[in-house]
Amino acid sequence: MSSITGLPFDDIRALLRTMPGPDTQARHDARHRQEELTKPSGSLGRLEEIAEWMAAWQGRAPTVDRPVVCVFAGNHGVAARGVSAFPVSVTQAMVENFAAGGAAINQICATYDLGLKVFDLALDVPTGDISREAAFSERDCAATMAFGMECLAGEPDLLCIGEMGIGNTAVAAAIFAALFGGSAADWVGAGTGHDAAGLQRKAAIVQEALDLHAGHLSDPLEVLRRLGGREIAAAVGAILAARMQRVPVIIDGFTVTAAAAVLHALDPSALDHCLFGHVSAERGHQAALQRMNKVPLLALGMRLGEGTGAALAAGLVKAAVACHAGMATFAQANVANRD
Ligand SMILES: O=C(O)c1ccc[n+]([C@@H]2O[C@H](COP(=O)([O-])O)[C@@H](O)[C@H]2O)c1
Ligand SMILES: Cc1cc2nc[nH]c2cc1C
Repeated sequence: MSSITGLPFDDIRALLRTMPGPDTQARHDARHRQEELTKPSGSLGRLEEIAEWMAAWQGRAPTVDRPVVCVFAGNHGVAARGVSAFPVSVTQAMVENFAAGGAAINQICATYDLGLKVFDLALDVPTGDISREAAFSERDCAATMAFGMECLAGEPDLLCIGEMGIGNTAVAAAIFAALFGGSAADWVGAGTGHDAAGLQRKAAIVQEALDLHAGHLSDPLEVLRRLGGREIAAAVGAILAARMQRVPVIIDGFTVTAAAAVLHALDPSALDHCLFGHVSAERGHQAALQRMNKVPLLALGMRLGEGTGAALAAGLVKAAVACHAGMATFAQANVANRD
């Protein structure tokens, strides 16, 4: 993992060319077992698909023994322009709240017995203001991606990715506009909470960023470098590292989806090991998911971030795997199957 630390984008591209695929035999075995369990065929709906997807990526009968939520926290130069309803100090304060156990993500992790790791990404060194300059250099961006890969260190068997960063919905909106087309106004939403005037200001600033970097946005990694942020780059690295180790991933809301979209633009199959935990209430999230043909597990009107939507979906994944592993077969339970 450390061998690519700080190396430039070509090394990331090389990694993408060597991504492993799913284990089709393990998926076949899981599907076969599914048919023998004491339930009408298909009656567990999407839970059956999830168990088979877990088997395909884990390459065995699926288990969830070491699920982890990784929260990447970063600060953004563009936040100084007032793109968020909250002050930049909230990012650091929430990181301390995570450590103290006082945030929503702490409670959801406790509920579903998920590990929690918080990565503080140089909060006192915000990335460049994207409306005036690139967010960071190629070296810094690639090093941050490599740092994000460290979230695989404890060998999780299910990885949820979340983020914390005041201003990052503006940055994510800029990334979506660059990757999927359209103007800033098409992708900008209320974030932590804006009134109509605040929303208009935010869209104008994101549009300034898109205009400034226009002509340099055909390469998705350059989109990340110019318009991204540290938590987004780290999330890209984490998704990619999980793929190399065949660890299934659950993506959280609007901002982590922007990280996923960078990989999708490089190679649509790069997200085959990912589930999208929920559709956030942030305007534009549903459209971004649709552009990638992704169907989220939950729709709860949440727009918090922190990995909360992914962590709730991890509870469902755990239930899907528990049913798959623990249910009796028709033969074992002496229940008559249909003809
Ligand atoms: O995940 C989402 O869909 C989501 C939607 C709106 C806000 N957030 C969280 O709120 C912060 C970004 O909002 P803002 O208004 O500061 O850009 C950041 O810490 C995110 O975790 C997250
Ligand atoms: C309080 C607060 C908590 C958060 N958690 C994720 N983003 C957040 C933004 C704010 C403002």
